Formats: sequence, C-alpha cells, structure tokens
Amino acid sequence: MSFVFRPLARAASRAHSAKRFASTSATSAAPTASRGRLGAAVVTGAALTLLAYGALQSNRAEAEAGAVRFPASSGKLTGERIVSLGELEKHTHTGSLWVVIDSKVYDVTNFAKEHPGGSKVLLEWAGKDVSKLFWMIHPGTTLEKHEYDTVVFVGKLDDDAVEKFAMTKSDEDRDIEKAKAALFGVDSVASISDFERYAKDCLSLVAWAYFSTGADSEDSLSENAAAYTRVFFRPRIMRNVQGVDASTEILGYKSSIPVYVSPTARNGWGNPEGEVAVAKGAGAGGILQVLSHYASRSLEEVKAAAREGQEIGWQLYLSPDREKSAQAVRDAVAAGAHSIWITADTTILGKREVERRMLAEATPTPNGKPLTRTPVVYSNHELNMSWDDINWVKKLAPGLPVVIKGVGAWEDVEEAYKAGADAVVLSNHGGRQLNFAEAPLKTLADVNKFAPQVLGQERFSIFVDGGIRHGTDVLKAVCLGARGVGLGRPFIYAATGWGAEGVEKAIMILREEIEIGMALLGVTKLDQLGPQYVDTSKL
Ligand code: HEM
Ligand SMILES: Cc1cc2nc3c(=O)[nH]c(=O)nc-3n(C[C@H](O)[C@H](O)[C@H](O)COP(=O)(O)O)c2cc1C
Repeated sequence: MSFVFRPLARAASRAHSAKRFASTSATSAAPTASRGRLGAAVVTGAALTLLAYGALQSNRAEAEAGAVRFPASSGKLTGERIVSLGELEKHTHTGSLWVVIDSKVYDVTNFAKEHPGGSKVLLEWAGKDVSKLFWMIHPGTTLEKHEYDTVVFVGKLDDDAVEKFAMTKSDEDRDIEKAKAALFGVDSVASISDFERYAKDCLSLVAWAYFSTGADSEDSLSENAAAYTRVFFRPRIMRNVQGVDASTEILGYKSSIPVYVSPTARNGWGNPEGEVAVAKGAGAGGILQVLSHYASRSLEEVKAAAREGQEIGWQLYLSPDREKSAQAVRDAVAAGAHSIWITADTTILGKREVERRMLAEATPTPNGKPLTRTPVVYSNHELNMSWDDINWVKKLAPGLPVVIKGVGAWEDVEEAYKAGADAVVLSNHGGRQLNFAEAPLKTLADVNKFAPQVLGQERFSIFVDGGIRHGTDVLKAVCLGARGVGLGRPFIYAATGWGAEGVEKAIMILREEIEIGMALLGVTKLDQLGPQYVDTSKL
C-alpha cells in the first residue's frame, strides 16, 4: 500500500488555511517536521500528515510525551561508501531495506523487525529519503544515541541523488519556502502576538496543528489569555521613575526580566535549529530556557550553543519505568542542567480535538472504511505520582532546584511547598491538558487569598505560564507574587520565523513593555510591586 500524494496534499493545503480560522487559540502555531538542512523531501505534506497523525496520535501518549531517549551510542554508524540512486533502488524489499536520512544511507533490514514504529513503515519508505518524516517522529538524538546493533550506516548519497531528492518537494514545502522568503526583517515585529501571525504560513499543517491547539473546545486555552484582560492596574503617580530595572533572579539565575522560556516539545518542527536557536536567543536576551523532555535537540546540543554562564533548565516527564526516569535525570545532571522541572499535569494526554479535526480533514478516512476499534494508548507516563517524588528527584539531582510544573489549585501550591519543592509553576499546560482547568492567573489570585504564607518566600518561588503575551501581563503576575512567568508558543513562533534573532527580539519586546509598564505604574524595581497595584475584582 502506498500513500495518496497529490489529492491529499491539496487537501492538506486547504485545511492549512482553514485551520487558521478553526482554532480559537489566543496564540498558536506549530513548527514543521521539516528540517531545512535535510533538504530532500520525497515525502509529501499530506503523507506526512497521515503518518504523523496515525503514529503520533494513536501509537503514543502524546507527541510531546512520547520520545524514547536512547542510551549512550554503540558506535555502529561508521559507513563511508558513496551510494548512487541506482544502488539505493535495489534495496527496497524485506531482504535488503535501505532508507536515507540527511543524505546518509542506512541499512535497516534487520532493524525493521525491532523498530518501535513497526517494520511496515520502513518497507513503505524503503529506498527513499525519509528525512522529513523521520525528524517529525523521532527525537533529535535518535541516530547518535541509538543502542541498536542492527542499524547499519552504509554511506552517503552521491551528489546526483541528493539533488534529485532535493528537487522533489510537496506543494506545502514550496508554500513554506515562499512564506519564509517573504518574511520581513525581525526589527519590524511589533508585538509578541505578531510572531504567531507571521509564523503561521511558515509551518506545515501538522506542525501548526500541534503547536497551536488546545484541549477539547479550547476553553482553557482562550481563558488563559482572557484572564489577563480582566485585571486592571491602579498606577501611582508623582514619583521618581528614573532608572527602571526589570531584572530579577530565577532560581538563582540572574535574569534580565522576570520571564523564562517554558519547555515545549519538538521545536525543530518550526525551525531546523530547534531549541538550539532558542538557546542562542535566550542567551542574548539574558533569560533562562527550560528544555522539554521531548525537545528536538538534546541538552548537550543546547548547552554547547549556550554562551558563557548561560544556564538551561531541564523538564522531566516521569515514566512508570522509574529506572528510565532516574537515568534521564542523571543524564540531565551530567549534561549540566540548571534545574529539574517535573511536569505533573500530563499523566494522561489531553484530547486536542481541534488538532485532530485539522489533520483528519486534511487526510480523511475513506468513506465506507469500517470503524477502527484498536484501543488508543493515552499515556506512557507515570500514573502514580506523589509528593514524595520531589525528594526522589532531589536525591538524583543533588543541589539542583526542583520545580513542580502544572499546578492548578492553591491547595497544591501548599502541598508542593511542604514537600520541599523549590518552586511551582501555576499552569494548565497552555490549555492543552484538562479543558476548563482555570486560568493560572486565577490560581495565583487564590494563592493570595487562601495561602498567602507561601508568597514572598526566600526558598520557594511561584511561576505562572499560559496566555502571557504582553509586558503588562507579566507585571500583573508579578504584582500577585509571581517570581517570574513562562512563555511557550511565542518563542516557538519567534524561532520559526527568525531563529535566534526572533527569540532575542521577543525578549526585547517584553523587556521594553515591562519597563514602560513599571515606569507608568510608578516603580523602578520589581520588588516594589504588590497586589495594591492591581484590581482583581473581575477576575
Ligand atoms: C533508521 C533508524 C531508525 C531508528 C533508530 C528508529 C527508531 C525509532 C524509535 C526509538 C521509535 C520510538 C520513538 C518514540 O517512542 O518516541 C520509533 C518510532 C517510530 N518510527 Fe522509527 N526509527 C528509525 C527509522 C524510521 C523511519 C525511516 C521511519 C519512517 C519512514 C520511522 C517511523 C517511525 C514511526 C511511525 C514510529 C512510531 C512513532 C510513535 O508511535 O509515536 N522510523 N522509531
Ligand atoms: C506545542 C507545545 C508543546 C509543549 N510541550 C511541553 C513539554 O514538552 N513539557 C512541558 O512541561 N510543557 C509543554 N508545553 C506547555 C508549556 O510549557 C507551557 O505550559 C504553555 O505553552 C504555556 O502557554 P503559552 O503557550 O500560552 O505561553 C507545551 C506547550 C505547547 C504549546
């Protein structure tokens, strides 16, 4: 069986534009599986949509929750031969099965039987350049860190073959190339939300659907941002506001503004450099980046791109295989993680219906095909988490701050504090998990009301994320006691359009807006802010 290319590619393209109106996302946009550097793209956008939809939605708990990390390299990938197209075409059957990734030819004949994604898909794409599809599905370290003896690096494609694959592009690839070429200089970006607007056309349908959508009918997603619009300031005047300074410390790390990069999976879908581009921008802008457990780039790669003194936090999804999680934490510590952020709101994957609709409409089930009754696996994460896990991680990462991300009720802020967490993130995962989980700003207001004793503590910080798009949003959270705030989608979109400079520009925009806001509120330092500066009565 092979995938239907053209008609579906057109359907995908239609859905791509349709989607722009479908999501109620207050933010949005999603990166493309495509890595620009991979060049060749025999795989069409529609086929990718179909495969990625099937693979990522059905086989695995979540695209952002499904990547297997490989242990240290077994050093098997050592081939040196130059392979022609003619030779490649001879290896397209179960007896000899080759695929091309990044112009490198791999013999996966024996690996096919043990491939976690099944042998069928490898046979389907035998003899082809699968770079784009491969990088949509697999973590960035898959090839370097693999532990299989059965993946054999045969050699490199010859120039003719590379050129031929490079010329084979889908309509979607061409649209994205055009959109990227049409982007203006990053200096002209005026606001954080503009990054989303401009990034949209630079993203594949799959990527856009993945990044932009939220759970169910996206009520939490829209409420996250809407909550900020119901809080107004009570500015004070006739003060000396020379020398406004928006800098602070986030878990001991000096930060130019009270903002950090929230962990988001698969940044490589938007920009070939992925989280490396984000790291360069975060370094230039002087803020902390927290790397997702399911990042497209490894912590080692990101650290290598970081500047002197720049720190990177690392986010953990707990696995039921505790030894696997323990090893992942040890690896992060060895790679120099600044802090460990345990995400607790993703035991089971939320149902992102808008994403499903977009992808299904792009590659619909043929009429008459019987109902699929294969059970969907919703989670490969630990379902049995407890507050003791904080100490468990602390022992694995001695001396590093441990943060609980995904807190949605003031009572759990207290629990985290008592259990010894160094910080919490009030978050509903950008509206992607439990729909109707309340806006994190509301949870913060509740902390002020019901658990004020945990605010302003030296040993305990409260962070907030979700829907933050302006400096004034940041200041509202700081007024209510947040040490800092995280932004997720905006940094993906900024990197999609403009790479590291986009991320740096996003930080510059926030800094300018925060400084203007502080001066107009009548303060010069963040610690002068407090609940007296905001009216939360309509929250
Ligand atoms: C050549 C070396 C390859 C290696 C070492 C490899 C390794 C893996 C691993 C470790 C997984 C599990 C990943 C996870 O759960 O996140 C996986 C899943 C998968 N792979 Fe591969 N793979 C290779 C090639 C390919 C190719 C060429 C394709 C397609 C053309 C492919 C398609 C898939 C699919 C569809 C899944 C299932 C994803 C899911 O369930 O979420 N793989 N592969
Ligand atoms: C595409 C996408 C992927 C995400 N992946 C992760 C992840 O891997 N780990 C995690 O803890 N949170 C993840 N999040 C949640 C973010 O860290 C953050 O809570 C959320 O994006 C904040 O909302 P915002 O996008 O409105 O700023 C993801 C969010 C998005 C949009």
